[in-house]
Amino acid sequence: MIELQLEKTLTSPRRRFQLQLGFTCSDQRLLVYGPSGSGKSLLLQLLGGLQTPDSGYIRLAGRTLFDADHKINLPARQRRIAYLFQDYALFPHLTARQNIAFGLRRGLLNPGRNICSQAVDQWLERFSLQDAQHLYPYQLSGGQRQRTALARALIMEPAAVLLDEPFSALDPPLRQHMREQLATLQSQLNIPMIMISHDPVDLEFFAAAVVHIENGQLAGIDNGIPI
Ligand SMILES: Nc1ncnc2c1ncn2[C@@H]1O[C@H](COP(=O)(O)OP(=O)(O)OP(=O)(O)O)[C@@H](O)[C@H]1O
Repeated sequence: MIELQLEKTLTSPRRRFQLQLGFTCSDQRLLVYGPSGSGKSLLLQLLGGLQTPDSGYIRLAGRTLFDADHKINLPARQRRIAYLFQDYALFPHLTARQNIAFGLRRGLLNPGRNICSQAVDQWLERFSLQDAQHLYPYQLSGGQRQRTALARALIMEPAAVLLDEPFSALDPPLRQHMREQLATLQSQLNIPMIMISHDPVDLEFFAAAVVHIENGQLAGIDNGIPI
């Protein structure tokens, strides 16, 4: 499912950070685990095409996203990778319905409040958001906000989903419910999901494979092979 070997150095006047990783893993559910500042978000940004590695290659779900030697670097939008941020990054001036429809957007205009779309209706139903569809993000509960963000990410039929601590803002009962929903969804969609988490329950519940990163280096891997 994923095979990569990468190097990326970040430098600022007071700090230099080097990420140097190589592993392969054939599971569809990969958890990236490690202390704060170890390079987990940077890894996701490199996978999503928001940052470019200095060297190496990334192959994900049968496609080469990046290969320095062969001068391949697919732009972020061609990677078709959905990214669910920690804070969900919903647009505050758009309703839940418009936020979800945004995932389908082709042109420059934002979707209208009453945009007609079968796909949007299906995702609203799937995530029980019909009653909340005309509310703005500040009027939504934490769970509704997360489901809206997830629907916006999935409506574009991504080739893979990256999740950065997706449950950290939720209270424990909702967290468990969303874990179950996400696991079911992953099985139904059958696309790779790569999740950052600090929570040992996620390790147990969600992950098939685990990559442990410390200080930019691979510190351990379960159900995968270091390269
Ligand atoms: N421009 C930069 N110059 C030097 N170092 C940087 C720069 N930007 C980020 N870093 C360092 O890169 C490292 C990796 O950051 P990253 O956000 O990937 O960590 P993380 O493991 O996701 O942390 P957290 O769990 O706290 O979100 C951090 O130690 C950070 O200090």
